Amino acid sequence: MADTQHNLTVLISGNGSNLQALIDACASGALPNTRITHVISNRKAAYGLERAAKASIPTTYHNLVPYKKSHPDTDSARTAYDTDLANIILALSPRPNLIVCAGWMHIVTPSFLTPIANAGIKIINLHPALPGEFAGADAIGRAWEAGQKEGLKRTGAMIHEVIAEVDAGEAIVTQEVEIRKGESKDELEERMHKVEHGLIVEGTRRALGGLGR
Ligand SMILES: Nc1nc2c(c(=O)[nH]1)N[C@@H](CNc1ccc(C(=O)N[C@@H](CCC(=O)O)C(=O)O)cc1)CN2
Ligand SMILES: O=CNCC(=O)N[C@@H]1O[C@H](COP(=O)(O)O)[C@@H](O)[C@H]1O
Repeated sequence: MADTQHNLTVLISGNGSNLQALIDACASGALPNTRITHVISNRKAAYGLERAAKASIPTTYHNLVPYKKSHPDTDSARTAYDTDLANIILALSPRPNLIVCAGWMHIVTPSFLTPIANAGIKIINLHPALPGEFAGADAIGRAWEAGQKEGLKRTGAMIHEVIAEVDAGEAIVTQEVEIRKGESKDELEERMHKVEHGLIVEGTRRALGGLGR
């Protein structure tokens, strides 16, 4: 059977080390028949935009500020922003089979989720905590705190489906990460990132539903 080509759109907000892991996995064949066809950032200064450019991947900068300026309230600004984000992705040719949130620090609403779901495109997210734990921003920092103050022994990371409720979608793959007594937050963060870089490739592989043979 002819191998089907998998097209990814990756959403980022920052450094893009997880984007880089995906770029490298596509290049090395770890993700066969898979390419990142577009990268979208909501932060202009995101280094991940440079990583994409270096890999000749088209990028789009899509920021919420102009919407806040041209709308009477935050809700209508976010609705318009999310609607346009969906339209940007749906206008891509080829369209993605999968959208990967890799450090995408914007909570998407049904204005984005519904048109994307209707187009049959799945969305996954990398969350640096285990299912049901530390949902939201700064999960690593909160886990480190719990390790130092409450003796939490482990945290972890997961790739999960993106639904309206934040970081509550079904887990696709998880990996535990031990918390070492007395370690600095940076040390935990470093170990977490290494786990993430493997998990984001494995989670993408599984979300693509077993790659073209
Ligand atoms: N629907 C929905 N949207 C999502 C996720 C989800 O599973 N569901 N997973 C996301 C990653 N997780 C988060 C969780 C919380 C925040 C967060 O708290 N953001 C603040 C602002 C943060 C910032 O702008 O720096 C906000 O109000 O948007 C951002 C990403 C991406 N967006
Ligand atoms: O899901 C919850 N919030 C999202 C979140 O906190 N994502 C985290 O942002 C980092 C991105 O790193 P980069 O890939 O830019 O180097 C990475 O640690 C992700 O786990």
